[in-house]
Amino acid sequence: MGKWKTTMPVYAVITAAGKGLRMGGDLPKQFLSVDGRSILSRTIDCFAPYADEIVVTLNKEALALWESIVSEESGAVPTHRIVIGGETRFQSIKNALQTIPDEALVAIHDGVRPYVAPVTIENCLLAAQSANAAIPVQPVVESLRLLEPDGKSRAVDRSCYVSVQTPQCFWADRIKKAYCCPYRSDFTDDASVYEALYGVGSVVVVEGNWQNIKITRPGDLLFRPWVKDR
Ligand SMILES: Nc1ccn([C@@H]2O[C@H](COP(=O)(O)OP(=O)(O)OP(=O)(O)O)[C@@H](O)[C@H]2O)c(=O)n1
Ligand SMILES: C[C@](O)(CO)[C@H](O)COP(=O)(O)O
Repeated sequence: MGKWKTTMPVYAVITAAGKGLRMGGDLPKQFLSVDGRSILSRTIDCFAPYADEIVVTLNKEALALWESIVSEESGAVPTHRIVIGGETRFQSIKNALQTIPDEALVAIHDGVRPYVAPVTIENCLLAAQSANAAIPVQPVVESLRLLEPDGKSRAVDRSCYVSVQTPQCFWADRIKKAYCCPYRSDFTDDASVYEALYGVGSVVVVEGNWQNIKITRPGDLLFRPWVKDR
């Protein structure tokens, strides 16, 4: 894989201002170590070859902790700028986008997805460059059921659905405009915010990589993408 470059500046927003409630424990999951390196540092590193600037959102309360991790990892964490996040992922991203110029491509990525593949980042940026908005997806690997309001459930055709990952990539001016709308609880990602303004069909999907899990629960910490499939 070569170093990918576009003529427009590329900004990576790595959002890491969450509390990690489903993970539990004393430290928010983005600061936990996997094989000697913090999850957040691993994630930031994935974007260093692509981004002209990396913006990381953090909670105010986590600033000192992150500073100490960066110093412990002595030079391993690529240069980045910190923006204080908000109460929701939506607010954290909004805060970061406000610091980014309009004339740029932006890749918005969860700080807890350290196993994103270079090809996923490249394909999303390329697709966003030509189609305005692109997100990585994977096929659903389990059966799916719809929960009906009357308490019954019914099987649905899983081939009609995909599972959504990050980085979600956009032209900065367009996603910034989308983020001017008021928060809604069904905004579960950046694509849903974008689609609310620009309509269904405004976001293209590209193939993600199955290793690009969102570290969410304790068992996810055992995952090692560098162990080969048997
Ligand atoms: N107010 C928030 C909430 C979440 N995130 C970030 O959004 C990403 C995806 O969110 P999720 O996995 O839900 O993280 P948490 O909100 O930390 O987890 P939980 O819901 O279990 O508390 C994470 O990198 C998280 O740090 C954020 O930047 N600001
Ligand atoms: C943005 C995301 O990672 C795409 O799959 C996901 O929607 C985040 O969800 P969460 O509610 O923050 O766990």
